[in-house]
Amino acid sequence: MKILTAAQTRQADAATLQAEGITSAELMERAATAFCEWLLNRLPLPGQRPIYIFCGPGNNGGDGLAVARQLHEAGYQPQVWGLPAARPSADFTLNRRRLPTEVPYQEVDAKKLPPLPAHALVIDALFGTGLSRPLTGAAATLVQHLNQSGAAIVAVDLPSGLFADAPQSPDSPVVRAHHTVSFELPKLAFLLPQNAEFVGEWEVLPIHLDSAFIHNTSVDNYFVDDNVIRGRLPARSKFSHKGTFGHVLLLAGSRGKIGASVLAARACLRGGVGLLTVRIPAVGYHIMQTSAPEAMTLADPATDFVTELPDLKPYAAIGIGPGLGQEHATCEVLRQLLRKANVPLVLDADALNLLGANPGLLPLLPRESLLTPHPKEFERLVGKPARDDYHRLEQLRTFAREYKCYCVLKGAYTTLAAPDGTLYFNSTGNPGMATGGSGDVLTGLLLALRADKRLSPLDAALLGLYAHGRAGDRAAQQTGEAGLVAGDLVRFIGPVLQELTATPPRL
Ligand SMILES: NC(=O)C1=CN([C@@H]2O[C@H](COP(=O)(O)OP(=O)(O)OC[C@H]3O[C@@H](n4cnc5c(N)ncnc54)[C@H](O)[C@@H]3O)[C@@H](O)[C@H]2O)[C@@H](O)CC1
Ligand SMILES: Nc1ncnc2c1ncn2[C@@H]1O[C@H](COP(=O)(O)OP(=O)(O)O)[C@@H](O)[C@H]1O
Ligand SMILES: [K+]
Repeated sequence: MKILTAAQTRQADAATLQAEGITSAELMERAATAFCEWLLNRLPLPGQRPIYIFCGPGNNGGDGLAVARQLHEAGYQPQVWGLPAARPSADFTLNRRRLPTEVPYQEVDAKKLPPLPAHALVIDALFGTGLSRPLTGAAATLVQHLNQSGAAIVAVDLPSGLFADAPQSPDSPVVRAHHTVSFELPKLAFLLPQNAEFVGEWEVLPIHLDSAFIHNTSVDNYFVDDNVIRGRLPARSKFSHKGTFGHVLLLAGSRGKIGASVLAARACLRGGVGLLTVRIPAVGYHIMQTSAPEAMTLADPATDFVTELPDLKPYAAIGIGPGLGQEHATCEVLRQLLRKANVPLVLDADALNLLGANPGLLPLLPRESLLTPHPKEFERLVGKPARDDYHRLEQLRTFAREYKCYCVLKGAYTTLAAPDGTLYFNSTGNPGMATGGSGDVLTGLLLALRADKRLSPLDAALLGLYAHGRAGDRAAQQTGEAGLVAGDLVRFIGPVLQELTATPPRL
């Protein structure tokens, strides 16, 4: 799914009006109908919960007025409050006229704001994508009042005060919505940790914006959902053999962190690799042979950490990092690997920390390497903290462009940057995955997929991230989020990959 900017959303509206020959009021009605349908599925019967709708002067306010009319038609008694404005939008004015006289409408007086009982439902239709500056004056006072009320807040399109795709200054007031119900495509603002307290749970409802316009509009950011991924993994041909899926090498583990290499190895095996060889320090030999007997174990001459790079000839892809440690000798192994490797590389954890500590190694990164830092590792990699989440995304884009690599920023909505700077936001996963070792599982899975020659580097990365999160979602259904441990993810990799595999066309 494409993520449009606020400006592109306006263009999509205009293109839809033109393509369908409808008025902007008709499109607004469509949005309001979709919103009401969503809301009516969740509301108690009329009369049980007071509904307050707060409308701004633009089309977001117009949506709010149309919602008020439709709720009234459905038997509810909403009360509507409008922000005083010199020049309301045409569709606001039209919907103001259409509001039945039985629906009370009052102008907001910042000195006498309506008391809001905590059991009320507040619909925030003050500002949407047309927000042009931080809220001040009556709008700011009203937003603070809404936030302090304790009432449940549902925002139309965007929580008022939040920009769709740019940071706002930390002290500018923004509605803290419990739900944000938006239209057609997700907004960048929904995907960033710094906005979570404003956006709450979010939902995107289809309003059938012009698909040709969306198709032809180029964007910097994509949201990766099931529709994007399903069928990307080709089915296995009947005559495939273990060579078809590649022999990979995993360099991982150090004393006390052999578990990381085991988790990555198991995930790699479940990710469908043909053959796996693991290079671990000698201390891990028995552990690995026992816990992942399907993997071949190549013990390092050193007991506690990896000190020698094995011959790279046999391997179709190489992963390095989980539990590796940051010893000097291990850093030299990484340096040699970067120099010699001519197959896809996956770098994680301590391999990234070593890159961060030795920035001279960065120019050695082979093209199309796949790096999987979490935000702290990413900060070490780029050497400076981000001002905010938007800035971090720009750092990610720049990094991927500069080193012609695929770089994954892990977290909720894990973000993949491609070498051309395009960002892909993953939609699966849950907070239960914030547990030691889930990243090691991701590395193993990505390594298996990078070795599969049938997949492009982009498809391998997108598929791996999506499947990893989905395995986490499936695991959490059984264990609960708190009870989830990284090993649980491994069990679901197989079933999830099966679900995402392309099915042959029916006769
Ligand atoms: N494709 C879509 O997503 C659709 C969007 N519609 C709605 O239209 C909205 C966008 O409407 P508009 O472009 O009219 O924009 P808004 O309604 O978000 O706000 C624009 C109005 O607010 C004023 N304003 C902006 N920032 C302000 C500030 N800080 N303080 C005070 N006033 C401020 C502007 O001068 C203008 O009057 C969307 O958010 C959505 O709710 C729907 O009606 C139709 C379809
Ligand atoms: N709140 C969350 N929602 C979705 N996924 C998450 C969340 N927290 C963590 N994850 C996922 O779990 C993994 C954690 O990786 P990482 O931080 O490297 O852990 P570790 O180093 O312990 O293996 C990442 O893939 C990340 O995207
Ligand atoms: K709003």
